[in-house]
Amino acid sequence: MGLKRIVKKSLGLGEMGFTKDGGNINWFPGHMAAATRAIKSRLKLSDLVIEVRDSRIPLSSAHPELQSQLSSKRRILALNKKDLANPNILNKWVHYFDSCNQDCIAINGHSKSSVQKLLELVELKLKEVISREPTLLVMVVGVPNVGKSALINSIHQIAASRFPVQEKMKRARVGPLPGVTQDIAGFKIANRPSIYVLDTPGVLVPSISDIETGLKLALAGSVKDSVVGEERIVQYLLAVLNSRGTPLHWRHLNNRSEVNQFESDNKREYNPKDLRPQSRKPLNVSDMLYVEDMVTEVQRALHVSLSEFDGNVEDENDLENLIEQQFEVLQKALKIPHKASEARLMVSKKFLTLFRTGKLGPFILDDVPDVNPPKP
Ligand SMILES: Nc1nc2c(ncn2[C@@H]2O[C@H](COP(=O)(O)OP(=O)(O)OP(=O)(O)O)[C@@H](O)[C@H]2O)c(=O)[nH]1
Repeated sequence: MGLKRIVKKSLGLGEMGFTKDGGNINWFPGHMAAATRAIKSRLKLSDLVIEVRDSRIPLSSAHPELQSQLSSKRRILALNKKDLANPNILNKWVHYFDSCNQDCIAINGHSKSSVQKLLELVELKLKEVISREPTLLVMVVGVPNVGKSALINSIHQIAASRFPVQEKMKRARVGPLPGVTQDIAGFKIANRPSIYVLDTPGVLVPSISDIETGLKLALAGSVKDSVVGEERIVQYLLAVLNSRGTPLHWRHLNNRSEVNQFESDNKREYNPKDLRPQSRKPLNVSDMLYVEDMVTEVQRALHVSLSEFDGNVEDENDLENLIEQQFEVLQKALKIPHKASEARLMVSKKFLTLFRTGKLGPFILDDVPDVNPPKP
């Protein structure tokens, strides 16, 4: 299929994948090897593991090297950032993991009610050991930027309201950049039995042979943008969107009067929280309208470029040409001055932000595996 080929071609990677010390992409920071060893040894002591994954990439955000150790433990998969994922497909993913006998729950790490449901599941799974052990250890693991610290903070707040916690509460650091948590920190969340929750740094594997998995991780923010390059990530994102025909669903935004109608229809349901950037600073009304207008322009530009395109998106050269055209229309839609020397980079950064904050709509990039594949 064209997608995989264009990915390799446009990234100039040939047959190479993401490797620790090779070629164009060096993405395995030194501290991760030591952190991975520390996590592996502490995993042996844990009574339960919450493996946090990104709901938009439920498979690609698994840490392959830890899987064999994790599958032998009491484990709950927490598919975080569910607010950014397509709910119907996310349901299918949860059913898929259920069918593999893997406890799984979709959550929003910033929402206490959502994290509360996860804690109920944790307690249920720990029931059999609670009566035997004076101290229980719950470990939170996952690749960078999936929201481990945000989840820990929510767990901490819930615990503080439920149990008389003696220790001074510490908050985990939460950041929009991968690799923020660099050491393993423990929090006591309950007494009798004492339950400790251990946050861990996000770690990746030294090499990923599948280039698409690497790009999905970059798109979700688990690999630093500067490592892969924003333009490459956006080329991949546009390749995915075009191959799926997603911009064709933005048809209702095709002309300005419909746009206005669409905007006014939607304004009533407008929730300022939806427009918070990753720093979670609230936007004022004029900022919100500016972002809303920009999203509409972007969606309209991509809709027009794909619907007027007379090539074949399955063909790598055609798809590459389409993406080149789309960089130009996006520059206009994103109001980036024509002569800006760094225009392409600015287009990429803004477009990525719209995607990552969910403004372009909810997405799930991994396909749900077929649980009952047809017999050969
Ligand atoms: N939309 C959305 N954003 C979230 C959610 N949970 C976390 N985030 C955001 O994702 C980013 C990364 O969150 P962190 O909690 O720092 O992620 P982490 O897994 O601890 O990251 P590392 O320290 O790199 O391992 C931050 O900008 C969070 O605000 C969620 O459920 N929904």
